[in-house]
Amino acid sequence: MRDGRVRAQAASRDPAGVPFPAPGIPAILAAGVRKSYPGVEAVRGIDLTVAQGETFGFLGPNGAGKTTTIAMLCTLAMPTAGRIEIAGHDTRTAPGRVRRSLGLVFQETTLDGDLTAEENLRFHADLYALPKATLPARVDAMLDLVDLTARRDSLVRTFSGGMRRRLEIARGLLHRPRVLFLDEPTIGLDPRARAQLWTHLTEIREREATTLFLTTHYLEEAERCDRVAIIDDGRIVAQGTPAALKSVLGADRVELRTGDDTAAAAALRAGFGVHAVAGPGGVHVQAEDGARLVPRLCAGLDVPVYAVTVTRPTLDDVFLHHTGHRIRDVPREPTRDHPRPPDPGP
Ligand SMILES: Nc1ncnc2c1ncn2[C@@H]1O[C@H](COP(=O)(O)OP(=O)(O)OP(=O)(O)O)[C@@H](O)[C@H]1O
Repeated sequence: MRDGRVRAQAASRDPAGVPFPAPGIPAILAAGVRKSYPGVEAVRGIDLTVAQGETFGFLGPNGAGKTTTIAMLCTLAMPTAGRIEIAGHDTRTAPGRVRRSLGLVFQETTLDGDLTAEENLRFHADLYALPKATLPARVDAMLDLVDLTARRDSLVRTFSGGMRRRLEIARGLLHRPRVLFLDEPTIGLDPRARAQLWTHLTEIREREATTLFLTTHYLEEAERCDRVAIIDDGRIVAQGTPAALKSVLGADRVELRTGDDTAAAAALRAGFGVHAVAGPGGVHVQAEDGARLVPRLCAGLDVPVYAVTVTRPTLDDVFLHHTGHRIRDVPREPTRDHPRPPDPGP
C-alpha cells in the first residue's frame, strides 16, 4: 500500500481546492474505528479527536495497528466499522476532499530517484493540479523549509536518507494540506538526521500551521508532541499530553532487582499499597517520592534486594502501566519486512 501507484491514487482529482475548516472543527475525528483482516483484528475500536494545529503522536510497538490506522485516516484503507472525518470531511462520503486536505509521508520512500528534488515536487504539483502561477514560489518555499535549496537540481538517488525524508515532507506539504500524516518519519535515520528532521517539523508547525499526526515507537519523539495516544494490540490504552500521561504514575519510578521479583511485587502491593509489577528487568514501582520510599520498601521485604534505581517516569512507564509490558519487549512484526497483501476492503 506504500508504492507509487497508491500515492498517485491518494492524490486528489479535485483541483478546485478545499476551504479551510472553520475554527473548532477537529483536524481529525475518529469514532469507533475498527479494521479486520482475515484472521487479524488490526484495529479494535479507536476514538480520537485532534485539534487544528496540534502535533499528535501515535505511540505503539511494532504490529500495534499504527500504520493500519493511518491508512484508514488517509482513505487508503476502508474501516470495517466506525466513522472518520478529516478537516470536517467524511472519509466515506467525501474521500476526494479528504485527500485534498491531507499530505502523506510514508515509511518507505516514494520519491523518483531519477528525477531531481525540484522535479519530484513539480510532478506532485501536477498530480494535485496546483495552480501554475504560484507554483515556483511554493516550490522555493518548501525547498527552503527543509533546507534543500542548494540541492534542488541534484538527482534524488544521490541523496542521503535524511535528505530524502526531508524532501518527502516538502512534497507532502506542497499542496497546503490541513493535516500532514507521517508514518514513522525518522525510522532508519541516524541520530543527527533525526534531530535535524525534528527541527524542520517544529518549523513547519510555526510556518505552515499544519496539524501533524505522526506514528512512532520512539519515546523521545512522542515526548515532543502536544498530545499522544498510546496504542497496543489495536486499542488506544491512554491519551493526553505527555505530562498528563506521566503524572498519573506519580513522580518517580523505582526499580528493584530482588531474589524473587514476583513475590517482592506482591509483598509491595499488599504491604505498601503501591503499583508494583514484576517484569524482565525486575520489580517496577511507581511512587510520589521514590528516594524517601526506598529504605522503607527494602526494610519491608523478606526477599534479598540486589539493586535499586530511582528515575523519573517516561512514556515507556506509562505504556508499562497500561499494558503490563514495555514497548521494546514486543518482538518486531515479521510482516513488516515483507510486502503485505493488498487491502481486501472493509
Ligand atoms: N493488509 C493486511 N493484511 C493482513 N494483515 C494485516 C494487513 N495490514 C496489517 N495487518 C496486520 O495488522 C496488525 C497491525 O499492523 P500495523 O502495520 O498497522 O501495525 P504497526 O503498529 O504500524 O506496526 P509497525 O510499527 O511495524 O509499522 C499486524 O498484526 C499486521 O500483521
